[in-house]
Amino acid sequence: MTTIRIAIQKKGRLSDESIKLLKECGIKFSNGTGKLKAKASNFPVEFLFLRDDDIPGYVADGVADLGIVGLNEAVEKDKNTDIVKELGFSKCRLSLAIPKDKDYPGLQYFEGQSVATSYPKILEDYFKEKGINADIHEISGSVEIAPSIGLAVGICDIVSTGSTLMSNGLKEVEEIFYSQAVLLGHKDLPAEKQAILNKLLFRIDAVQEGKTKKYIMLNAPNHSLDQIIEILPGVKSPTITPLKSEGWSSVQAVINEDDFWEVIEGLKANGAEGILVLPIEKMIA
Ligand SMILES: Nc1ncnc2c1ncn2[C@@H]1O[C@H](COP(=O)(O)OP(=O)(O)OP(=O)(O)O)[C@@H](O)[C@H]1O
Ligand SMILES: O=P(O)(O)OC[C@H]1O[C@H](OP(=O)(O)OP(=O)(O)O)[C@H](O)[C@@H]1O
Ligand SMILES: [Mg+2]
Repeated sequence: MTTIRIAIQKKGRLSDESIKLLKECGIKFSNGTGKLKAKASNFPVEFLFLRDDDIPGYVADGVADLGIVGLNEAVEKDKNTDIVKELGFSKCRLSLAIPKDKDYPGLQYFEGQSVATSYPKILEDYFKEKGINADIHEISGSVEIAPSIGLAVGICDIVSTGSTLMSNGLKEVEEIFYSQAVLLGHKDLPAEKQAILNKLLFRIDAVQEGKTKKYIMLNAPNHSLDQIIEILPGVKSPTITPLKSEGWSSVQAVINEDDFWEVIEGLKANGAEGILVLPIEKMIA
């Protein structure tokens, strides 16, 4: 039977969320044993647990059919792979940062200067596009230390909350690249593997869709049902059932997480009571 191989990060910022997503897709596998390979018991997939740096290359070579990495790593490694899907977690950016007591006149700050980074390709492309000639110094980790030891006048590294920069006396001056975890795919997968990938994508879509929605139940006075239905578009339209108490109905609908507070305020303003909001585990349109 055909199986696909998916490479995920063994240990690091992507590991927990990658495993969680695959488990939410109903795939059962063991990951806590220190093993570098695992077969799923209920889906035709084998997992490889690797350093994230190696994943784009393995997917390009076909050692793995799919891989989960940060877009930053995929673009930096510049291997011949497809970005099959954005996964919405491990969101971060690559930024240029300099010592916080230095004036920043703009990108010319870096002209002819040395900049330390673990992402030389992304930074080189950025500087090229902006017409800056800088000396890019590649280091593989603890990049934030470079200015304080005289290695570089600035750095380009991953930023999320900014607390690592701050605790190293640096300030962010340019955001140059936005990243999140992506599902990488080998180019031209054979049809049987593509069919398994399609099945996986269907499940990922259902999990992702569920996360952007909430299920809402409430009691509404019949005289304001029209206004309440207007506020609750639902998947097709809200479900309405009469309550035993005269003049009241129970209303159930799906709402977008983004509109959540506006919807609740509108419902309350129209006399809704007993509002219950539930998470949706999966949603199939
Ligand atoms: N602070 C952060 N917030 C959000 N996402 C992050 C953060 N730091 C890193 N990431 C994302 O997670 C990816 C993996 O980060 P991690 O620090 O685990 O990598 P690593 O040290 O290179 O791991 P490995 O040992 O596998 O090589 C990064 O390439 C980036 O896409
Ligand atoms: O803006 P922040 O929220 O501080 O996040 C940014 C930091 O997060 C990552 O390191 P991580 O914490 O994964 O440690 P690492 O040195 O092992 O990569 C990244 O390399 C930055 O140093
Ligand atoms: Mg790495």
